[in-house]
Amino acid sequence: MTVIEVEKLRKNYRSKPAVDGISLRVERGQIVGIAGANGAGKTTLVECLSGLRQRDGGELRVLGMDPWTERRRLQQRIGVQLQESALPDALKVGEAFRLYAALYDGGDWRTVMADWDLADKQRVRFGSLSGGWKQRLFVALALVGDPEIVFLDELTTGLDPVARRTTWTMLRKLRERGLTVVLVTHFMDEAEALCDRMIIVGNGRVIAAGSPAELVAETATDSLESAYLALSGTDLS
Ligand SMILES: Nc1ncnc2c1ncn2[C@@H]1O[C@H](COP(=O)(O)OP(=O)(O)OP(=O)(O)O)[C@@H](O)[C@H]1O
Repeated sequence: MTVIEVEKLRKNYRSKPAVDGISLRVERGQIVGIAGANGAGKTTLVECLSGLRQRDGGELRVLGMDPWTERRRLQQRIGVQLQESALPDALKVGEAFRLYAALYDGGDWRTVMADWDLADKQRVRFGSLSGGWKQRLFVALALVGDPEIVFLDELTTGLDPVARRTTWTMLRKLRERGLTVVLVTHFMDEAEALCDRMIIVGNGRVIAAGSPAELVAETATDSLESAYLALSGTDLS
């Protein structure tokens, strides 16, 4: 089942295109990675998909809905990872979960909190968490409403190696339950380990799309990182 359909999406900032005609499809239960250089348009794409930004052109359907005009209804069925500075420093971890649960109709926040090892930190204030724990909290909060699709922007930035692997394992389990994950990442080892499909963007357009193995084969390289560098035209010699 197709859960995300994008056809010639365009988004400009002051007449300069950030997304310049992107088309893609995402099937249910996949982890799809979006990679590309800084400023390539990844965050803007995800913001349009999750109803946070209005597009300037093209067609967009997420779970059959228009993410902008039907964003209230859509937001009950998707999760979006917050960016740093999105929560007040004085807010306690447990309060953040309750706040999020209140935004969704229901949502088993206690289970999510325990799954992500945050139960012991319920009384800790957001501002006192280390960068890695903040990141873990943001991922967990995105899952509170039991979403069908979750959008994660730089999932494991700042996590220690063990927390990174734990996060990967958790996401694989969620995929087994049918969750669809859209993951913006700069880490090709993460993409190779997790993603069913990769979409590589450059200057607001899709440069390449396919499974990590397909991209490696297409470029006759031996790793996704090398494939990415070849596809994005980087000459390191
Ligand atoms: N709010 C904004 N106002 C004006 N220009 C913006 C805005 N947000 C992004 N841009 C510009 O749009 C382009 C795409 O930015 P975007 O943040 O989507 O890229 P990105 O691929 O997510 O980059 P990064 O990897 O650095 O996070 C860039 O040229 C950026 O400078």
